[in-house]
Amino acid sequence: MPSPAILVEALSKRYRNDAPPAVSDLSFSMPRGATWGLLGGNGAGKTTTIAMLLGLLVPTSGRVEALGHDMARDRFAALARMNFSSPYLALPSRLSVAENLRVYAHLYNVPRAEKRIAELAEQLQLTDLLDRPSGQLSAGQKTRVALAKALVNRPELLLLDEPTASLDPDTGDWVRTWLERYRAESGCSILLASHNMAEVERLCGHVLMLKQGRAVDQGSPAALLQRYGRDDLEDVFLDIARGRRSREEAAVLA
Ligand SMILES: Nc1ncnc2c1ncn2[C@@H]1O[C@H](COP(=O)(O)OP(=O)(O)OP(=O)(O)O)[C@@H](O)[C@H]1O
Repeated sequence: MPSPAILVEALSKRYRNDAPPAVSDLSFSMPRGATWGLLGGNGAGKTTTIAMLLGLLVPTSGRVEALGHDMARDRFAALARMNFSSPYLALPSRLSVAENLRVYAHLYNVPRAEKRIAELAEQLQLTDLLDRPSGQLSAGQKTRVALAKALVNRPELLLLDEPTASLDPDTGDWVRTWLERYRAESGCSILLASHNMAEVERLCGHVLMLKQGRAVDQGSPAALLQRYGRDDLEDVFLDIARGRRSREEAAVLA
């Protein structure tokens, strides 16, 4: 059995001693080839979790393994095989799209970088934008560039923080369709944080619900719908966010 794509054990992060932890005692094991959704309201701890998975933030306690590498000891071996996109990552605005992608290709030591960039540009409809300064792109165009950056090293594990935030429905759908195809072709594992329930229902086989830094429920979208007696994942999200019980819990307490 290969090691999981992500293994998280009792992970916690406390930014300040006088505030509650941003992430608290989080444990999960995401298998290779899976797509999981990280859901939770604003401030639930999704970005903090992703930053710890990438080794950008040092956990207060607990441990993370990515693709079998312990992030505390063997971070660079893991990072070479993974990548991410985040709305918080702004590419240098005066560099052209091609220049930005070349910087990342160089950082990841991508062989035949120009060929890889041309290939991604074609797949993500960026060819006409390669010479444009990155700062002059629309939100939809920036998202496609961010995806090209995230895929430049052909990652086996992809972490996506709100990959379709601020996109119009048509562009959002295009990105989701593209991600589905990429996943099928590459077999890569994906963890995505999103506020878009339809997106999570469509892309994710398993959902981890975070609330105040803790995993409060998890399961496939279908299992969660059934557990909360709902037709729509958005209602499940609201039930959890507002502290309503699942049908099973309610039955036990009745
Ligand atoms: N650098 C920081 N210093 C102190 N507190 C922080 C820092 N970054 C995040 N926090 C706090 O940690 C908690 C979790 O924040 P985080 O950004 O991980 O949540 P999130 O689920 O990604 O939220 P959103 O959906 O709004 O992006 C919040 O209470 C936030 O205020």
